[in-house]
Amino acid sequence: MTDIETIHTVADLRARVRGWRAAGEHVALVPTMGALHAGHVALMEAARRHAERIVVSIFVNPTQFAPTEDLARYPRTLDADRQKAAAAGVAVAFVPDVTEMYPDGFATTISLAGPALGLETDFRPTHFAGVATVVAKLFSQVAPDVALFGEKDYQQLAVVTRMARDLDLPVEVIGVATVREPDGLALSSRNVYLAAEERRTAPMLFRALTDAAQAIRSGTPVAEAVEIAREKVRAAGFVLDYLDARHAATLAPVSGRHDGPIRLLVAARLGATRLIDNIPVG
Ligand SMILES: Nc1ncnc2c1ncn2[C@@H]1O[C@H](COP(=O)(O)OP(=O)(O)OP(=O)(O)O)[C@@H](O)[C@H]1O
Ligand SMILES: CC(C)(CO)[C@@H](O)C(=O)[O-]
Ligand code: BAL
Repeated sequence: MTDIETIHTVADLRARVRGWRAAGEHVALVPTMGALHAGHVALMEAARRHAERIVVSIFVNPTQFAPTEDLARYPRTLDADRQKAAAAGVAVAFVPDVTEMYPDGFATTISLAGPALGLETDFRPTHFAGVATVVAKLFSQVAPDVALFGEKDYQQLAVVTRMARDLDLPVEVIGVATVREPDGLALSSRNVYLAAEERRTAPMLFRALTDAAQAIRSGTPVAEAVEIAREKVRAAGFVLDYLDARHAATLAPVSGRHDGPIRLLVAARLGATRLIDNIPVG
């Protein structure tokens, strides 16, 4: 069995990274919540192109879940995760417990605007404050040269990129293209929640986005293409949170297709499972 060093404390992690630095090595961070799949492995493979040493963090971060969300049942598969990370050439799995990340008296949260406004925030109002705070902590704990995030969570990637720039964090944030199942469904740890019939419906989300992008490229007004896609998603049996067209870089609303690069983003629920996806129009 391939194995990997697993570190549980910030002090041990810093000591290990110090050793790498002393040897002149570069360090990449891949933050995850575990239940690793081929999407995560793509982040690790991209990381290998930037650094000799890769740290994968595996931490189901409670502060980004609302009390009504799936923190308790979020899939936890640490042994399999460690094997997948080892096979992908990762040096260290950083697996802190909740008290290591949030010691007694923890009282600091990052406040966000810009790309954090709207979309996910309309439905998960405290989510990105939790994400940004834990990611800022991970950046400080690992002090990586680069950190890799999936485009699957496109708004998260935009929020973290903005935060690193705004706070002058000395790390390059790199986005990695979404890895999909053959039928188009974006890989996600939460896909395991889907019942068989829901799994057959799930790729409709990607299809609705793809059709809308094609329509916009062919001259259909953005608002009309978006409305048709919303109807398709609802007709397939989803409860739609949002499906919208935004500026690809800032995530500000767009008024027309000549506004610059556009990203289509969707979040919708199938039974108890909430799925997100996004694609570029251009
Ligand atoms: N299909 C994918 N392709 C590329 N990157 C992905 C994919 N799925 C997740 N990632 C990225 O992996 C990192 C860790 O994500 P996370 O551990 O939350 O996995 P997830 O599959 O997105 O789970 P969830 O179902 O909770 O959204 C994030 O940067 C995320 O964008
Ligand atoms: C970036 C992250 C690991 C922070 O907890 C999480 O939001 C995720 O898995 O995308
Ligand atoms: N991949 C994003 C983590 C979350 O939904 O909480």
